[in-house]
Amino acid sequence: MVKTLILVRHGQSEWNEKNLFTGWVDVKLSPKGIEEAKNAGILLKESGLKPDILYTSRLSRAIQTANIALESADRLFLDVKRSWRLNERHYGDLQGKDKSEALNQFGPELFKTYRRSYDTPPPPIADDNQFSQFGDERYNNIDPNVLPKTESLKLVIDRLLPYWQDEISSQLLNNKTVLIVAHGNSLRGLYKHLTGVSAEEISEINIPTGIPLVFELDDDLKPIKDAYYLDPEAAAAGAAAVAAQGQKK
Ligand SMILES: O=C(O)[C@@H](CO)OP(=O)(O)O
Repeated sequence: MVKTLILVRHGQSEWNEKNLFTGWVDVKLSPKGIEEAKNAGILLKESGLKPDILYTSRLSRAIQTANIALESADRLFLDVKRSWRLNERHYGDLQGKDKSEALNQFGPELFKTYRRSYDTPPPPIADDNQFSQFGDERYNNIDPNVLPKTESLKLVIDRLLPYWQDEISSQLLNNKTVLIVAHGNSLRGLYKHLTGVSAEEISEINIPTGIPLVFELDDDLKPIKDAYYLDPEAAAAGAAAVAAQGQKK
């Protein structure tokens, strides 16, 4: 039996709108992001896909998106599980920095390396940086030694996979339709794991906000065909806009 996995990147956040590196900083959705989240739910409903269980990160923008989308899809009753392992990539010392200023400061090559290389993390964030998550109560029950202070995409995949394997996979193997509402880079990490694309290929893949991406998986949780967006045209435009971030102004 085909297993269905639906990935949704949260709607536009206040910091996406301001063109700031966000990572683990807990910003809210912008008004446009709220509309995108509603639209994600409408797309889901129109597609006839019926998620049985919801997973989100611990960050408000993903939780808000999931709540709004499930309301417009008329599926607020779902069971929900949340994990820091689905959080956005920790952006280290770049958190809170303007992407255009960073592009000017680092130059295009290092800027892209920090944003999209597979295994080069930005410099770590200091505990006393105003955008550090040091002491954030939402991570109180997690061993401080495993909480990141910066991450590459590879490190994101390393912390995401235990949750995928121990928790999410078993729902899919029980033929539950799974909805994950998370972040651009945590979803890129999962995409790389599921599709097996190379480190080079994943650096060119950007996930747009608020458009459901559907995987159909076999019994080994391998895709039986290419994943597809429920609104492909909007997804292509959204992905191009993400790729171009930093170049604006
Ligand atoms: O700032 C961030 O946390 C991410 C996602 O918004 O940005 P980028 O697309 O540059 O990895």
